Amino acid sequence: MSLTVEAHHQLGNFALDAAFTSDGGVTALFGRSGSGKTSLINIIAGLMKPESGRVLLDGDVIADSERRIFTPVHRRRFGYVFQEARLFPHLSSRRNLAYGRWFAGKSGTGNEFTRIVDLLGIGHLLERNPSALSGGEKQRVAIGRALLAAPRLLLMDEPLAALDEARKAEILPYLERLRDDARIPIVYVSHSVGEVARLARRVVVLENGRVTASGAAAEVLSAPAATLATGRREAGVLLEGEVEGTDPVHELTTVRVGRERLRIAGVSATAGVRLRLHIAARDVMLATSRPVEISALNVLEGRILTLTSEEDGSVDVRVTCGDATIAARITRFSCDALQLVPGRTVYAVIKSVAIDH
Ligand SMILES: Nc1ncnc2c1ncn2[C@@H]1O[C@H](COP(=O)(O)OP(=O)(O)OP(=O)(O)O)[C@@H](O)[C@H]1O
Repeated sequence: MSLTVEAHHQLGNFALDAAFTSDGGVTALFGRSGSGKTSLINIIAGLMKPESGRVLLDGDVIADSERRIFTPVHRRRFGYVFQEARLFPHLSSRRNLAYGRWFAGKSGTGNEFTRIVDLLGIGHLLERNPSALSGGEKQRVAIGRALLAAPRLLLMDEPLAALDEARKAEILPYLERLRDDARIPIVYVSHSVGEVARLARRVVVLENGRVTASGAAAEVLSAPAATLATGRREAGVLLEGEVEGTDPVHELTTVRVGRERLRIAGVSATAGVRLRLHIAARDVMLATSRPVEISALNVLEGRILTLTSEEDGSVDVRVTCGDATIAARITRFSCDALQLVPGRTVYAVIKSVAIDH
């Protein structure tokens, strides 16, 4: 699969001038409110015609302003899932799903229906109308409807934004299955680091209508420059690791990240499963000698790589621990008091419960 998107478009005072490519999996368009994510996804969908630009999918020219090619929305065969489910309120889930299948013509076979219903765990909801579904359930039906139209590409614009944390947690595993089992390329708009960290293979960061970073998720989200898009609160690093095992008594899972091991809470994953861990810089403490008798379970020895002073009196400290880099945000006061300088040995202290996975 290969997707190429180039778009230039003026919207009032806002100029969108963005380009990216994807080779499958989930590509996240990530950025703050107003950065142009929805505009870009609307251009891919064909809901908006850019002043100039191109959309190519697997060599097919879907749109090309120079060649005056513009495939209308309904002929693109792209699925679109919005923030709110937008189901037909007077139709049962089954009939909402059937609508998607009808769109696909003959390709929506009975087998496909069963497979997608199973994938999204919505078998027990089929006879209910949307008014009798929770937000998360509605969204699963909406995703099913989009999938049954046999899309070549799935466009998801903040599909979880309207849901509370519990519903998000309920639906994320289905999105992971969609990514891994259905193998449909997905362009996923979000401004949540947690979602992007969990789902995306590639991340495209948008700021003021322009792409400021793009590449492998771990690389882009861990770069200090991502802070602008993520906001200070969520800035940190994304690490990839493998589950080694779980201590069932304490419900703690050990994850190996390079040569280091981290213990994290609240994961139900079996040994060998690969996990992404997001560690926010604000959740990491630094010590100049190894702390003892401390409740935090992860103490990693490392060396300071860089120190960057931020405008708000804090310092972003990057520490190399084995082959992982951890970011810590501490006050300038602590930085001075501990006499932190590049090359110095420090201990990064990370609470198990603070690690997002
Ligand atoms: N029709 C329009 N006319 C003028 N400006 C517009 C129009 N549509 C969007 N904009 C502006 O374009 C910018 C990008 O909007 P867009 O909806 O693409 O951002 P976004 O990143 O999806 O934001 P959010 O996360 O809040 O949904 C915003 O500043 C918005 O005000």
